[in-house]
Amino acid sequence: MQQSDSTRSTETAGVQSAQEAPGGEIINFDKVVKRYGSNVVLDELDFSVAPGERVTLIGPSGSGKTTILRLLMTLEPIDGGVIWVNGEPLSHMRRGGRLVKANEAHLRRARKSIGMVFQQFNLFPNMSVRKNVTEGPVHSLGVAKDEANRRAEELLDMVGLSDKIDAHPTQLSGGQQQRVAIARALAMQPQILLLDEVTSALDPELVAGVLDVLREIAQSTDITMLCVTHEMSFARDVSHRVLMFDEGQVAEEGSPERIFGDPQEERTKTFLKAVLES
Ligand SMILES: Nc1ncnc2c1ncn2[C@@H]1O[C@H](COP(=O)(O)OP(=O)(O)OP(=O)(O)O)[C@@H](O)[C@H]1O
Repeated sequence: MQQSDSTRSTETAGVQSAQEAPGGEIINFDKVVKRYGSNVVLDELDFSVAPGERVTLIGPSGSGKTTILRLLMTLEPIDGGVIWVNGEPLSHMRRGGRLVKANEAHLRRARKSIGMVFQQFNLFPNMSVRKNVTEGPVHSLGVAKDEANRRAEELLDMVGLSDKIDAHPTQLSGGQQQRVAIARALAMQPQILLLDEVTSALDPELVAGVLDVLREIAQSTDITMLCVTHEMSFARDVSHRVLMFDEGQVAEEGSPERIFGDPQEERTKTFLKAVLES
């Protein structure tokens, strides 16, 4: 494994001492532990994602899928191990009841490189669709207003909402709001897009439109995607790899064809059967 500059700075991150950064991976979970009280949600979890790879996380309710995305967004501290993003250690960590903060520069870079779309669209209700999409680039990335506007128009065209650019979120359906949320995440030009059950709050007739937009993004960009979904046909269409989680660890992983067509683990079979029957 190659030694990178970021390895030398792990000491200052306060998270982990002398440890090699993983090479060639955009995301790496290295023996990550996450607990809520006595509930061990992630149990020395190891997995990594290559640049441009699209990975779907499946598994029973409570197996820790959303927690993984929340940790990548640095919304929570971890209790052990290291999360690496682009070769830099990311996470805040609890150690002996003390919160050891990760290096601020690493966090800023990681936050810039990661976009997330949530189950609930979380749009700014008082801003127009256009403003929702331009706000982040203008204020966080320092993009000129004209350029941010041009890009917003392009992205809203891509998600099929050019005609709603001056509407407010309350005037949109849930599916339309979710498509704005996708455009907003992409406007920040992330390298990594995290998708957390983005269709589960939608009426069934609105699901296909959102999934079609995501299929298009998967086909037309090389963005790295980490996706939690119960939409198995979508997972089959867009993923390079499927990870089946159970009890805080990867129970099984493989290509969508293999996991859905020929699962090996009993718990994967049970989970897929339950999903198909629901
Ligand atoms: N803020 C929190 N405080 C306490 N426990 C939490 C918190 N967030 C999550 N948990 C617990 O962590 C475990 C994993 O939750 P998580 O939401 O990551 O699971 P999941 O696999 O995404 O489930 P689902 O498919 O139902 O969304 C669950 O037992 C949950 O109750």
